[in-house]
Amino acid sequence: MAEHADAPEETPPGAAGSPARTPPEVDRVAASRKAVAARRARASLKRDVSMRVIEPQQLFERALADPTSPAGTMRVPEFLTSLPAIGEGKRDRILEELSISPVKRLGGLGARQRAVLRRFLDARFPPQRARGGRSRLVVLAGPTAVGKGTVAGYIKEHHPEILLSVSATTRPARPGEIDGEHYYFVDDAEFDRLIETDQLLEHATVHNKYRYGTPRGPIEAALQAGRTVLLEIDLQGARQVRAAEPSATLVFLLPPSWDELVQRLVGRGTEGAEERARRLRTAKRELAAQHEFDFRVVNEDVASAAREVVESVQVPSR
Ligand SMILES: Nc1nc2c(ncn2[C@@H]2O[C@H](COP(=O)(O)OP(=O)(O)O)[C@@H](O)[C@H]2O)c(=O)[nH]1
Ligand SMILES: Nc1ncnc2c1ncn2[C@@H]1O[C@H](COP(=O)(O)OP(=O)(O)O)[C@@H](O)[C@H]1O
Repeated sequence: MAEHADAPEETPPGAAGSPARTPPEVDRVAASRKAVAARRARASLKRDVSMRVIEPQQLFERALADPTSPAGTMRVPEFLTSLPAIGEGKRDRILEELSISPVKRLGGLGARQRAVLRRFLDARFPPQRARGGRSRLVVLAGPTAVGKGTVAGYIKEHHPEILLSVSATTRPARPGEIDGEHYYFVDDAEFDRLIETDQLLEHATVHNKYRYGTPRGPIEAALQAGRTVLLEIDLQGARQVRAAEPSATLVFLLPPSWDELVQRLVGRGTEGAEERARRLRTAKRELAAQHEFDFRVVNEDVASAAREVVESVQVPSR
């Protein structure tokens, strides 16, 4: 093929004057690989938006910052159908309302179209606001394997002034886990007693299996002494804490991408395929609840995520 590249008879009709050259085979292979990679990157970004790992506005800003990026080369209709609760019918109505042609790519929108799309996104997906009057009781929640335990462990090591609450659980101890340090390992009867005597601030059955609960005493004592208290608990627990202590600061930990979350779950190697699939279904539901939280922290890098969690109590409400 390559030897014909310059042959004039290969010039397609209509390519007036431009000596259309068929690119050498290697270039075409490279180009098609690049196109496949770009499609994959766009698919992965769309997954992030539909799973709510990133906000639609974030994808849009990335597109504007770099029109040649996966976000920038995404067509507007593709973007719209990746948004939560927008199907093809709604997509077409929105395009018409915003007067944006379906062939447009996000990175190629004109100033007016950018402005109307941004207004549409802000109205439909209002940016999150931290509530005022929040206390030093910090709840850290987030989907399975996002790194809650890792970030909480980092905070425990680097911030001895912060109390990391130790939960009670009916789950058996894993090798290396110490009673009273990682959890208070109790049986069902003891867990019932803790509930009946009102010793738990919240409690829940997690992953349909074992019961977990937050002992109330140590938290109240630490808060009274002016310390920050960190609870690393699941979504049901976070909701109960908010109901019991509305001033609690709620932080939702996010993965950098959905693909990375799956990688972390697989990489941790503590669950089989069936359990992993079940946890990922739960993760999708949990991600959909992130607007109930005051802050979203992306766990890209453990130290930075830990810093953001620690600083959340100091952030004034907006
Ligand atoms: N509601 C509630 N959830 C908890 C509590 N302690 C731990 N959890 C959650 O229970 C889940 C399972 O924890 P664990 O048994 O350590 O397993 P792993 O985190 O999946 O390795 C995690 O999502 C924790 O956030 C608690 O006191 N209350
Ligand atoms: N920022 C990070 N970057 C890369 N891997 C991480 C990060 N944070 C945690 N991990 C890894 O991800 C896996 C899940 O973390 P873990 O703390 O057990 O999650 P969770 O407590 O939310 O279920 C672990 O293998 C952990 O080492």
